[in-house]
Amino acid sequence: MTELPARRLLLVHAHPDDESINNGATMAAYSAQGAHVTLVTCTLGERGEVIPPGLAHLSGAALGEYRLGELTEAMRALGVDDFRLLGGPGRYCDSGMMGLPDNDDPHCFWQADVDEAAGYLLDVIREVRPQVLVTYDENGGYGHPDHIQAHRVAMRAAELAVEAGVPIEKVYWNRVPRSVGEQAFDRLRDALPDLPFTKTAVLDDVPGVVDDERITTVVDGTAHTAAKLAAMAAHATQIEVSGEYFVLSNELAQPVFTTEYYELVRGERSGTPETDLFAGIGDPR
Ligand SMILES: CC(=O)N[C@H]1[C@@H](O[C@@H]2[C@H](O)[C@H](O)[C@@H](O)[C@H](O)[C@H]2O)O[C@H](CO)[C@@H](O)[C@@H]1O
Ligand SMILES: [Zn+2]
Repeated sequence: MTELPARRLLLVHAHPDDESINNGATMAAYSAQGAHVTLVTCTLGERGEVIPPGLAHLSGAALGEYRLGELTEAMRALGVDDFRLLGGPGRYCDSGMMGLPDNDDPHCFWQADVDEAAGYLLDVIREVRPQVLVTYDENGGYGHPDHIQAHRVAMRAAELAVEAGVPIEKVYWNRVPRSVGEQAFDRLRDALPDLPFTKTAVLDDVPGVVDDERITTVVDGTAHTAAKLAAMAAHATQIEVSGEYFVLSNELAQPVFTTEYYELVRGERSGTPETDLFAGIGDPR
C-alpha cells in the first residue's frame, strides 16, 4: 500500500453538496498543499429537490446516482480523490427534512444504529489515520436529521478511535461567526439587484452560525475561490451559483464563504485564532 501524506484530514458530511458548501475552500487548500483529504458522505441525497427543470424527473435511487456523479465532478474541482460513502454505496439513504414521514424509512440514515455506522467510519479511520476530523455541531448545523446523525456518528467514531488506538488529535465543527455572516449578508443585499435571485435567506438559515467568541480556527481559502465555486456549481440539482452567491432549491440567496471557520471541540488549540487545522500537531507520521 502506498504511504499516505504526512497530514491527513477527514471530513464527514450528510449529503453530496454539503462538503462543497461548508468546506470547499479548505478541502482545495489542503489538497493543493499535499495533505491527504478524505471525504465520507453518509447518504446520496435521494430525497432532495431538483432545481433544473430538465432534471426534475430524477428522484429516489436515480437522483442518488446522479448526485454521486455531481459529487465526483465537485471532487475533481477541489483536487480531492479520496471520497467514500459511509458503509458503501446505498447503505444509508437520505432521511428527508425533519418531521417528514420519510424519517421513518427503515433504510434511512436517521434510523441507523449509531454504533454500527460509527464502526464503518472507524474502518476508514483505521486505514487513513487522520489527525484532524471535521463535522457538524450537535444540531447538524441546521437541524436536518442526516446532518444531526452525521455529527453523532462522527463524534462516536472519534471516541471509538481512541479505544482502537488510532486517536484523532483534533476535532472541529463547521462554524460561521455571526459578525462575518452579518457583513456578508449586507453585501448580498447590496448585490441582489445584479443577481438572478430575488430573495435572500436570513443569517440564521446559515448552518453553524455562532457568536464570534466560539470561533477557534480561520482557514483562509480565498486563493481557492474558483475551485469552491466550481465544486458548488457541480451540484447543479441542489445549488445555483452566481458570482460569490448561491441559492438552494428554496431560491433564498446566501453568500459563499471562502474563508471558512471552525470551532475546535477536541484537542489542543494552537493559536488565537488558529489559521491551520493541523496547528500544533507534532511530527504527523
Ligand atoms: C444543503 C442540504 O443539506 N440539502 C439537503 C436538504 O435539501 C433541502 C430540502 O430539500 C428543503 O426542502 C429545501 O427547501 C432546501 O432548498 C433544500 O436545500 O434536504 C434534502 C432532503 O433530505 C437533501 O437531499 C439535501 O441534500
Ligand atoms: Zn445536507
